[in-house]
Amino acid sequence: MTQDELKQAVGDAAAQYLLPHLEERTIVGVGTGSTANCFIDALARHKHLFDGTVASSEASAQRLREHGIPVYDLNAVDSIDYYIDGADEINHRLEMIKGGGAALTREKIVAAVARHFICIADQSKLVDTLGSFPLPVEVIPMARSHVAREIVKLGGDPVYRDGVITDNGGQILDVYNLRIDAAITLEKQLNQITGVITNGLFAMRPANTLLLGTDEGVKTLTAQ
Ligand SMILES: O=C(CO)[C@H](O)[C@H](O)COP(=O)(O)O
Repeated sequence: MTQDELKQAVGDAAAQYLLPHLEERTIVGVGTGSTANCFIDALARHKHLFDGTVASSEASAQRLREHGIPVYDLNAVDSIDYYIDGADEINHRLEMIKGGGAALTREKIVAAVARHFICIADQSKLVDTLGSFPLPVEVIPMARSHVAREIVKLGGDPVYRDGVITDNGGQILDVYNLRIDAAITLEKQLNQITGVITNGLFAMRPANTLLLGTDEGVKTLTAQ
């Protein structure tokens, strides 16, 4: 199967996974990226079964609205049972690197509210050790150079993602060559640098379930 077919398969599987849990008042958290888009398209077939969604980006909100699915402000919502989103890398503890699509901060916020985080990914995203994919760090624009210097002190090689402005008005540094053997410690260290909005390590809040698209079908994995 192609990578696109695997993404569609996990998008469809996530919608099927949610079906028994969708009720009149259910709010679904929806992530960002090409895999999340496949999920949005699959979820649209069941839009009459639930109340609406909270989206982790303007792009996903627009796609949801084009399907006629309501999108709520997170502040108007009491709770979210399920958050469905992709990842750039995920390990066997279901810790992730996210933010390839620059939506990491809102993704982390929606994930923090959600009771269950279901990651949807094709088999290329599952790794033994996080860090081949450069770690995105969202920064306040005026602090970009300061944050970059501090990241160099931590051993990383930050590269400015030129031209990208996030939905929050932030900028992105993609950090290469970081050793990510203590992911929670690194996630906290990066967030403590003044000027960092957040970073794309999801170790303090890993996924609860991984729906992994493989050539043998969609596998359901939990943290090991
Ligand atoms: O973190 C993200 C966006 O900020 C995405 O989940 C991640 O980049 C994966 O994207 P795709 O499904 O297109 O491979």
